[in-house]
Amino acid sequence: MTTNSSLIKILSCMDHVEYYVLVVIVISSALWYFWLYAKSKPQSPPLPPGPWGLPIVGNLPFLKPELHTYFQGLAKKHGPVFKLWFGSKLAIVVTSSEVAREILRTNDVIFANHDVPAVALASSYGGIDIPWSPYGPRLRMLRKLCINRILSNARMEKSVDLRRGETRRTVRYLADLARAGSPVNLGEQIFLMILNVVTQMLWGATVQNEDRELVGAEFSGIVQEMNDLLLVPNLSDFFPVLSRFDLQGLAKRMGGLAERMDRLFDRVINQRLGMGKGSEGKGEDFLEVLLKIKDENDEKTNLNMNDVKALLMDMVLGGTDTSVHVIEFAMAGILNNPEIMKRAQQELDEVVGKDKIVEESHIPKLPYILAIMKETLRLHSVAPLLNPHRPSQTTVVSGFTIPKDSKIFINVWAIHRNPDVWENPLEFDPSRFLDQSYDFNGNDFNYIPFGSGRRICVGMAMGERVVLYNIATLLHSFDWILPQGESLKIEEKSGITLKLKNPLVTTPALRLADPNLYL
Ligand code: HEM
Repeated sequence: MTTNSSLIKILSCMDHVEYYVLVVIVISSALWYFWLYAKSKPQSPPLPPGPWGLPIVGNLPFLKPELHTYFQGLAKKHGPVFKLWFGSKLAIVVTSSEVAREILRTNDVIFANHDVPAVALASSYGGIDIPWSPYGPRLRMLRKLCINRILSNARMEKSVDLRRGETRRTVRYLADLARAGSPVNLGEQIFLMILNVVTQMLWGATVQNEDRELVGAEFSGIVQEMNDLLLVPNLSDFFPVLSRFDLQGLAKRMGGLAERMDRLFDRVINQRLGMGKGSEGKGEDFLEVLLKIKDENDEKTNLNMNDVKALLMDMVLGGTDTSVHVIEFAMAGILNNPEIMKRAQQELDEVVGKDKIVEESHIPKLPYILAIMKETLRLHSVAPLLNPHRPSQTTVVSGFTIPKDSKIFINVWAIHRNPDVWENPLEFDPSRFLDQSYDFNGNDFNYIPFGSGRRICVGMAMGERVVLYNIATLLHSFDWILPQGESLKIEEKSGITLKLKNPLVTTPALRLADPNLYL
């Protein structure tokens, strides 16, 4: 007799009551077994807490444009790690230096990818540049190349003349305004100056005179449009399954701009290739260095022409807005505090003198100007949420589960204003950095304006040099005066980087007696 037929026989002998009892026992045993199994399995920690959202769109309808201040408010209610749903995308916001350390140091490799916006792929030759490349050997090679060979201090020394020329051009223009007693929109002048400094370094020894103005104007127009597009909220980012449809046409528009930029790069590169060896003596621009590296055919570096163009794009997008806004915030802070202007000018007069102009070689001897830059980056972190990171695997941080591929915002802006760490955190007081040994290297997580770890800014050395040299020059050559009876209200506005909300209008006055120092 088979087992089946015996079972049927037993069942058929039972009356209905016995049958139901048996069914209940079997189901209860199964449930009991599953409960024991689930209990024996290690429980994964919960997701971080966070505000309630709506079905499908999550917290999107409640977001405010100034994300860093909005997040700071939410952190007061939900703690130093909380979650939000941007459509189907999970965002995790971190507002404490301890948790930032867990992410950027303890779990650095896991969090070393960036969360790539859909339009960024269209503007970066498919994401082959530094900010959007995934972490791995290729990214390490590109970063090493930039830090050691393109943006290193040694390389910076070779392009001092290219930078000085642009800064002096701005000084001449401001001196004319000073003689006429005319106010100036300082932010606009700083933007033009830094854009010219950066493009000079990119291809200043290649593109000359009138062509330089034309290339510069076209270039800055395209960069501006690209930055604007990056700011448009994009359904493709909130619902990645929809990204292939590009419902708002943003990736297509970005693709069009990238093509225009590509043609501009081709034009400049062809000029460089046509110059041959006779071009020596005009300083060494980045383009020249990159083309040399490409032609080395070293299998470790192995760059093609698109890599060269993507790196040029990184320099201008990473290097312009950041430096401009630091200088502008610094000048605004100084204008509001005449004591700070006086102390900085005293340092400059002692180190440089009133009969010479500031040179980059003076920078290491100007600790107070460095303190002004550090304090500006503390109070107005121009990248207030860093570039959002993305974990490559699910990880537990601070007792919470942080799922793979979530979007991680580190609220550096709020960390830099933590009253438990910074005395009078809302006050602009550079002297706090004379007594404390904070640097930009990302080792103290209470102060990380350039980020930390494997994705720390590659342009730190250049940013520091450009910002310090230009603040020093503006303060050494001129006194800065606000219109009679006016004081500045320093408010911030989010964009690709954090910037000053209202134009910084001020009148320069000549400080140096020798007119030759304004040539
Ligand atoms: C004062 C000026 C600057 C500040 C405050 C600044 C700040 C930052 C920050 C916060 C990041 C993101 C770090 C992260 O993702 O965790 C970053 C990344 C980056 N910066 Fe800067 N930066 C400055 C100047 C520059 C300059 C001058 C360049 C180039 C010429 C540059 C190129 C880059 C690049 C390529 C990245 C991407 C690095 C990567 O993803 O691996 N930056 N910067």
